[in-house]
Amino acid sequence: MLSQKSAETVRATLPAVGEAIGTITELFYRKLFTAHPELLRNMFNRANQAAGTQRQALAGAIAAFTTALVERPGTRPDALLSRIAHKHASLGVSAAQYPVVHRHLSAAIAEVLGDAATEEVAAAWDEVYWLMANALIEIERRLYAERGVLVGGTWRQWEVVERTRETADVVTFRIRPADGRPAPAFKAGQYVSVQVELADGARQIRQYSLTNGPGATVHSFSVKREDAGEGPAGEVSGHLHDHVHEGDELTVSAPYGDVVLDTTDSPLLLASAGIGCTPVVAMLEELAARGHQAPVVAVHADRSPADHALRADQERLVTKLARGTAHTWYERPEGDWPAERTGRVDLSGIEIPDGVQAYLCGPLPFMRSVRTQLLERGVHPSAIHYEVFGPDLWLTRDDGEGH
Ligand SMILES: NC(=O)C1=CN([C@@H]2O[C@H](COP(=O)(O)OP(=O)(O)OC[C@H]3O[C@@H](n4cnc5c(N)ncnc54)[C@H](O)[C@@H]3O)[C@@H](O)[C@H]2O)C=CC1
Repeated sequence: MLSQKSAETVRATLPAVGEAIGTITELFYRKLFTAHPELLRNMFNRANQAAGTQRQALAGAIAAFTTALVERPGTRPDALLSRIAHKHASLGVSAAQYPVVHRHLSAAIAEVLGDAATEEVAAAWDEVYWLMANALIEIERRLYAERGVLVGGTWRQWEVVERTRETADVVTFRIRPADGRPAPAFKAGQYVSVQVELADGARQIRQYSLTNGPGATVHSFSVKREDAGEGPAGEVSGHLHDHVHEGDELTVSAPYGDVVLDTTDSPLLLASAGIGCTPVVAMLEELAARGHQAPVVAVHADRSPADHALRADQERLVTKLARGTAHTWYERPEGDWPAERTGRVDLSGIEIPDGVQAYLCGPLPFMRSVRTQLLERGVHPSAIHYEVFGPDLWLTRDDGEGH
């Protein structure tokens, strides 16, 4: 809980900090990586740093957390932090790293605010930082404990037992623990971090959703190659495609992620686009395995049938469900594909069951479009869950829509 005195100061300075938050986060990362270059090489996603998206995501998270704090000073907005804590846990973030971040973040705030950063203002924002940091430390400690992960024990070696080409751009890796111990349990929708050593010696980390069923002893994940386009080529996806084969070892974290199915038998809508199909395939596996009885509407959008990874798995699993239906849209279909399923997702002709819980995974504009359509159809915002691969830009100030 934020103290009365600090709440007033934070409320008074929030507009100024909010206005300058982009500059503050940019300066913060510059200071952090000057002092600790190893963090940029081996923990942070350097492509997201170069693109500025990590900075935007941090700014969005700080703004959302602080706004929630001053609007409801009596409660700590933990729900906002769960997604970040899961990502941190998959990266092996430790409690000892929070004072380091604090040092550089408060220096950045002081430098950007200049004379406005009085002792009182600095103390109030310190309080905000430690409320946020301690909440994250607490959730991360619980996540590590639940998985039996000791400090420094985030990474395990896994062996690639099979590599399958799904489409021209997507490859699936099936992996099992190299030490022969069991694969950790996970919930459908969760991801693992994969750490690889690149040609320049940097150890970069990316997250991939697991696609296998919950009880499997071998885990699977699918990787879409990201060629250079608007942004640079994906360093880790390219490395996995070019250099990792059957029999090789991979360094992989325990599974994390807070976008998971609840255990009730509610009606579901699972909407995916492109490589966003991966967590949905795991969810369909779980629903089929547990004999889910309520309706499940599986919606998928892709560029073309040839680009549609894991299509056979999606189709097979939907037919296993008691009341599963599948609806697919292609922007560039083949053969006599129906006109009403050509282009992007249009839910107007789809029956949405009462009491539906919706899970969205795909490019951000896709998720925004589906969310808007669901809200128009009367689905409550609290029943719409989404998974973001990469920095969560849904919370950024430019969003205009919020979560
Ligand atoms: N949940 C997440 O955060 C995910 C993020 N991504 C990100 O998106 C990028 C592209 O993923 P790809 O598989 O290459 O997807 P893609 O670019 O092939 O798009 C897949 C489909 O998404 C739909 N879509 C795209 N833009 C849309 C829009 N403005 N409105 C409505 N529908 C739209 C279209 O039907 C399209 O065929 C990836 O590089 C990844 O970074 C991808 C999957 C999941």
